[in-house]
Amino acid sequence: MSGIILEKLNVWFDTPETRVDAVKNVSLRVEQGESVGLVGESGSGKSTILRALTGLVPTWSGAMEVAGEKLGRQRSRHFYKKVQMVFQDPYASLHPRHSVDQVLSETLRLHGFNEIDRRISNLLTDVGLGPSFRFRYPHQLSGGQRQRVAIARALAPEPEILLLDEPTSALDVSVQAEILNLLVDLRQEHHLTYLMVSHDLAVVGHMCQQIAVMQLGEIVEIMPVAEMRELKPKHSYSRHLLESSLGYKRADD
Ligand SMILES: Nc1ncnc2c1ncn2[C@@H]1O[C@H](COP(=O)(O)OP(=O)(O)OP(=O)(O)O)[C@@H](O)[C@H]1O
Repeated sequence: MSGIILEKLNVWFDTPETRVDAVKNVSLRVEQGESVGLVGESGSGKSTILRALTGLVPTWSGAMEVAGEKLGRQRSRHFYKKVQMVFQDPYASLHPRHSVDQVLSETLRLHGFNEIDRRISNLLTDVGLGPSFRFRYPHQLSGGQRQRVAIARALAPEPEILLLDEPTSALDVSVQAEILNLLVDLRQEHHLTYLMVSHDLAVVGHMCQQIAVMQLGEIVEIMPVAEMRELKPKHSYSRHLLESSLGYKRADD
């Protein structure tokens, strides 16, 4: 299995005052080629799971396996090629003084690729920008275009897995759907596996096959998106999330 397996994952933060148990006993499988959405209210532990996967949190227990590799304290070079992350805010994730060319060529060189020109041109085409954007700087791009560059950078190492942390929530509503559609197309074309954090059930419904609902650090329900669409969540908190997103309460509840 070369997707993602989490077994009884606990993540905690020791602060001077107290210990915060951010993720509690979470088990989750994302099969290769599948797209799973993690939803839940602010502070429920969604981003902490992505950060634990990428090795950004030292204090965890349980087991994590990604792209066929059991994860320890350190992440291997292989891991950073196979697993890439797309962040919420393309303004913060691109260096303001690095052109699109620099961003992509540095990533490609770091991962040992040659034929840099051809690869940059293909990456820009893949994300719907085209070669004319190659020598632009972030301030010469719209928010949606910047996020396309960030996605091109994530695709550059030819990863198997993308970890997506609210990839459209910083964008204008008008461009959110374009970026979501791009991510849907790229998953098919590049046979990618997605684990995506989102506040927005509509976004997860569009992008994902499975949805994992988090509350206070725990996964309280994992269901196929089709069940969510048919308003069939079993856990009361999942129903609450769904009802708030739909803006109504079912008469038979
Ligand atoms: N570095 C840290 N030190 C201490 N506590 C932390 C740290 N990072 C996160 N937390 C706490 O861990 C819990 C989970 O946070 P996390 O960011 O994973 O939630 P989230 O579900 O992604 O929220 P949001 O949707 O607002 O991003 C929160 O209580 C948060 O305050």
